[in-house]
Amino acid sequence: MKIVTCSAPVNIAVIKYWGKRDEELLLPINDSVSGTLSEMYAKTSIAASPDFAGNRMWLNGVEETFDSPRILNVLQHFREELKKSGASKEILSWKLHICSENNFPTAAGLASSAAGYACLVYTLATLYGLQEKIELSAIARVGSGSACRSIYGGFVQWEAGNRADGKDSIAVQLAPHTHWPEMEILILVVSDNRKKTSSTGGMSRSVKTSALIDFRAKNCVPKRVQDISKAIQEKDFQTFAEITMKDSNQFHAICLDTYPPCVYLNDVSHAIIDLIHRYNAAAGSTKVAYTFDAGPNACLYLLRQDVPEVLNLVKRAFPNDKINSPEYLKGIPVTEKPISDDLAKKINLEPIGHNLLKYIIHTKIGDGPQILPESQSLLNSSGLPIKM
Ligand SMILES: Nc1ncnc2c1ncn2[C@@H]1O[C@H](COP(=O)(O)OP(=O)(O)OP(=O)(O)O)[C@@H](O)[C@H]1O
Ligand SMILES: C[C@@](O)(CCOP(=O)(O)OP(=O)(O)O)CC(=O)O
Repeated sequence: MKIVTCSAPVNIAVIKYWGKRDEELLLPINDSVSGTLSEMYAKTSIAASPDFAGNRMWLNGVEETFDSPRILNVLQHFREELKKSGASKEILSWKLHICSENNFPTAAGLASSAAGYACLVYTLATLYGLQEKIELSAIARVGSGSACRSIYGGFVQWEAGNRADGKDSIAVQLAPHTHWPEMEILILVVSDNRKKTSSTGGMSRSVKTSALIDFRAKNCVPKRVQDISKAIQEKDFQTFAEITMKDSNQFHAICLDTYPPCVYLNDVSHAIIDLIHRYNAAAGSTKVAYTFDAGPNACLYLLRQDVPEVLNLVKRAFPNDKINSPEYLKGIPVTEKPISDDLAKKINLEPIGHNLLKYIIHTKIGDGPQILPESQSLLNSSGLPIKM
């Protein structure tokens, strides 16, 4: 029996992927760009053995059925690559035990599927020694589109491609995580419940019913991708932030243009958007960018030097009973800097409401997937989960 354990990070798009041209191969209608996050990741152990009776899978400590179409999709694409690499029939017949856990809430709009499928593919490739030999991002993509971007660290572009077989729909790294080390992220978790409309279902409905979605894909995204790539290369935060916010707003406009509409933002999300605009205006430059995926949680991109003040801003706007407890502010420790009275006045800073945020995660741009030592395995020497 062979066991391998790897981790793969979450990524948060600044130019959103929304809409497929092929639902089987998960081919998108537009390019997208994301930042890979540090500290938030999926960890997966895979054991392969000729002695296992069947394939089994555990996610966050609970056994799941192995026949989820997305998992089967990934395994089928992976096996095709394995066959092409000349693997023996015997190796191809080995059964798998897959055990995975996320160190953040699953299916809450925090891109768990992206980290999860990237980790599955990276761990499989490591187990079979195929890492350098195959296009990992194209296999991660058939698990969940956004997963292809989690194959790399730093800033990543998913090129939509135009081939029908999807061979050119892959992720490429725009810059490694060391390129812009000052870039940090605050995630304001408004809700970590399962969302009502999945990204898959929502984007399928948008493609069928939104009159705006095609306009965005053809006329807005190409220039935005070009401009934000340049802003990343030049570490031009103003441009990066403006494009990020505009693209998030446009994506949610398309969600509302979908029929019936997909409503992912709530009143708290809108209050966050308003607060960030008031802060940027009062500060005299764009210091913070917000972006929202298919859920109400805000992901704020900002530079390290501004984190202490923005944290104070968020805490004053959203007072919370748990505000000083370690489970309220998770991640990299940060010392707050009080907002001056003058700035508070300009922002018109008043508490928006009590206990509206569940917690805050502080992180930064991070590296791509990693191979972990045996001591970190989630499976024991019999190939069964250590924690049940
Ligand atoms: N570590 C993992 N390994 C394998 N599959 C995972 C893992 N984590 C999540 N998934 C799969 O992804 C599903 C959640 O995906 P979903 O798109 O609903 O939520 P999300 O990824 O948190 O949100 P979003 O994609 O909108 O950001 C889970 O139900 C599971 O099938
Ligand atoms: C709003 C998004 O987060 C949508 C992500 O959609 P998924 O990648 O979860 O969808 P499927 O390909 O159907 O699995 C934007 C983004 O990450 O680019």
